[in-house]
Amino acid sequence: MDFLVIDDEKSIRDATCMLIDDEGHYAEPVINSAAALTRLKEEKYDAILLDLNLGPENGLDLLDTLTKQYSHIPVVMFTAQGTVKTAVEAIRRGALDFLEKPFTREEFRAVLARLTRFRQMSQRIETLEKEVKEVRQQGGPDPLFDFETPAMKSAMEVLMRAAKAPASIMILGESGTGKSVVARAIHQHSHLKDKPFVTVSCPALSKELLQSELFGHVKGAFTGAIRDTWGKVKQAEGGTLFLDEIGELPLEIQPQLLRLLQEREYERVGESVTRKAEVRVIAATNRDLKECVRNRTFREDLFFRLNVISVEMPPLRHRADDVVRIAEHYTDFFAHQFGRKLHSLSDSARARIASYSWPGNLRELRNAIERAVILAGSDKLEASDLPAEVRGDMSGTSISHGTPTMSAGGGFDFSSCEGMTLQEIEDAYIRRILDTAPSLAEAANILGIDQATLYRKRKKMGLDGKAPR
Ligand SMILES: Nc1ncnc2c1ncn2[C@@H]1O[C@H](COP(=O)(O)OP(=O)(O)OP(=O)(O)O)[C@@H](O)[C@H]1O
Repeated sequence: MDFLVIDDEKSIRDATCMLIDDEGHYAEPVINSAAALTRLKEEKYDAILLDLNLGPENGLDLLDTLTKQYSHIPVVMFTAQGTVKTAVEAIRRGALDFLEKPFTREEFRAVLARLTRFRQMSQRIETLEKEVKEVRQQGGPDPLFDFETPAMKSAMEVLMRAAKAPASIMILGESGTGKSVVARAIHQHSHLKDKPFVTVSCPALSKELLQSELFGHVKGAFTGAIRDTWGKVKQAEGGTLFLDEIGELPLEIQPQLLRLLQEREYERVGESVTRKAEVRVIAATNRDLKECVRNRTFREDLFFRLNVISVEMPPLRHRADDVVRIAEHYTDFFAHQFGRKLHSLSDSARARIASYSWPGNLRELRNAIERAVILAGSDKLEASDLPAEVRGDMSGTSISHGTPTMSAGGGFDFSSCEGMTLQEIEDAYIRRILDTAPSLAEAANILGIDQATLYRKRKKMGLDGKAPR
């Protein structure tokens, strides 16, 4: 935890900071209200220790400000002997606890234990709030995990067993095979389920921004760094850090990640203070990481560190035993969402779904079924409701109005764009490229935009409705 210690007496400030340091936490001392409020604007603290008697100032006045402006940070008051009445007043006004000076290490530890419980509760609330928000935003079908395909069954078994251990996990697989969904499932099956689950999308940002996104930075560390910030490592403290598309992690950042994994230590950009962070790392990639190691774009030591448990998510074309069942699951979900009375898939739709190769995997299947449910003309989803490529009709001429597709030669079929706005055409084109490109980098390349722009567009379109990528 990071503490702010507010006391006008140097000896108390120093002794308390040393004690906090000894207990494995970080403490920063300040001498008065003004300094405290300045630091609180710049930094993120987990707890505040505040002296009741701040020289000419009254600690209770500052407490009132803190409980109003920083109600999420617990405050513990230092009180002198014989001021129990005032200490009770402080608790009434919102302090979490008080410590009577001089205090022993044991007394301090008891307060620390209370602060830790408080923090765990706050983190749990934060996690639940995030989950509720995500579920509301996604509004997507619940994931299915009871698969029939043997390769998928054994992948899930390994992952659920590994979820209980603290080791790093590597999830491999093509784009859209469900790596991010499974990473969250691992977290939810682990002992960390009540702790934060934080995603970092490695290709979404430039090297500098990614470094800052991971570790945070201090004011002035680079142009535009106008205030101190904390990174996702701090946000994930005690929980799971999910590094999506780890194969895109720039070489310069790799030693810092290795250090975090090995020593549990990191520094913010532009700062020399070493900080501790306990995070469980799950990484995912659709790249061949061994090949990246051979090409020297990925460090071998980091690869071994991340690859303690590694699982490959099979592509949908190798999941013949599951594809129709997942399609039915999506059909039920979207029928319910769009208020359609659709009961099932016709035999011909099943046959098409089972035989198509699904290069965009589950993401493509989901989009195809969503579209088919909207278009369906009867109480069954027919093969004719499916996109042309799934039906095996690649001419592009029979595509219904408003759904542009790729022509047989792989080009974009503009004949079906009539009546659509420019924005709708752009969205449809991006959707199509994302469904078929093997990676985000490749999709950005085809679209002629950088990955960060594609990332923003994709997010704005709510395309896959998952945790921030
Ligand atoms: N177990 C599942 N059950 C049902 N649908 C799933 C499942 N896993 C993934 N999906 C669907 O597939 C979509 C893609 O999943 P996800 O984003 O996890 O894939 P990914 O492998 O991480 O893709 P990328 O490599 O492009 O990031 C999800 O939005 C979800 O709709």
